[in-house]
Amino acid sequence: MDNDKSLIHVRDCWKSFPGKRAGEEVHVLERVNLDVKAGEFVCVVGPSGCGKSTLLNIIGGFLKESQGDVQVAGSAVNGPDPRRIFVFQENGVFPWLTVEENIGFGLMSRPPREREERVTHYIGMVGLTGFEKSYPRELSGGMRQRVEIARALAADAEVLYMDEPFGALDFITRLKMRADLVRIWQAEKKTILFVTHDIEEAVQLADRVVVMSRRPATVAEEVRVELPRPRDLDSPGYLAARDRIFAIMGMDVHGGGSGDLK
Ligand SMILES: Nc1ncnc2c1ncn2[C@@H]1O[C@H](COP(=O)(O)OP(=O)(O)OP(=O)(O)O)[C@@H](O)[C@H]1O
Repeated sequence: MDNDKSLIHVRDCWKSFPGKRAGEEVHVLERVNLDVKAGEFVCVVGPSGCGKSTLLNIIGGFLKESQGDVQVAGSAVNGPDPRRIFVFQENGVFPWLTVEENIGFGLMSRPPREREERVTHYIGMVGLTGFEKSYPRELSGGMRQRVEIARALAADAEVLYMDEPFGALDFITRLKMRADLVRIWQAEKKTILFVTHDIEEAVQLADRVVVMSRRPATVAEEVRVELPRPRDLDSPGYLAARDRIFAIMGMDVHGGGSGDLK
């Protein structure tokens, strides 16, 4: 994929952190290359601690690369940008605001009528109609994640950076959230860069799965998942993609792997 067509463009990205001892460095990323096209859904998987979040934070502008070229929409990343929103595992919603106030938070500069319409639209899209006046503490974990997703969508973010957004949810809620996210992504055509340690989640969601190596991490391989959505988790194509990623990670799924790399 060439730079002209990619919204996110990472070339030869290196990242080190200072180690515990003076002069020591912890090498986390080594020559990482990644391109994501507008509208693509890309998942990044890799062993625990390999540097997935570090890479996402560099692309999102929260960390600076040690070396390399990191661009989004044709410009070097120099800090966080309100057009590109993070959705984390932990609740990022404001506990003192209601659902509708949380979702409308980034829309204060818009005329009240438009703000109201957008909030109502996205509350409906994430299935929270009837909970407009509820506070986060009155909602389940899955519902709070829906509020966060709706907030990002209402603010018209062009890119969603998602770091294990469903990691804290129970299994059934996670499955439901994945299905909902795919439906929302198909309706909204946003670009999504999604970090997970769960290979099955990645294959269920992504157009392309970027598999990272152990630390210092680089991109070991990319696996394109060309399967119709919603995906049939028993289909030969799904199982083949999943097993391919396990093999790249040096794991044998038939020898008892769980799909979870932690
Ligand atoms: N600010 C920092 N200072 C020093 N080391 C750091 C810092 N941030 C991350 N690291 C180290 O960088 C490595 C990669 O961390 P990162 O959180 O990016 O990995 P990850 O692949 O997202 O992990 P996980 O799958 O467990 O969430 C880890 O060894 C971590 O300890």
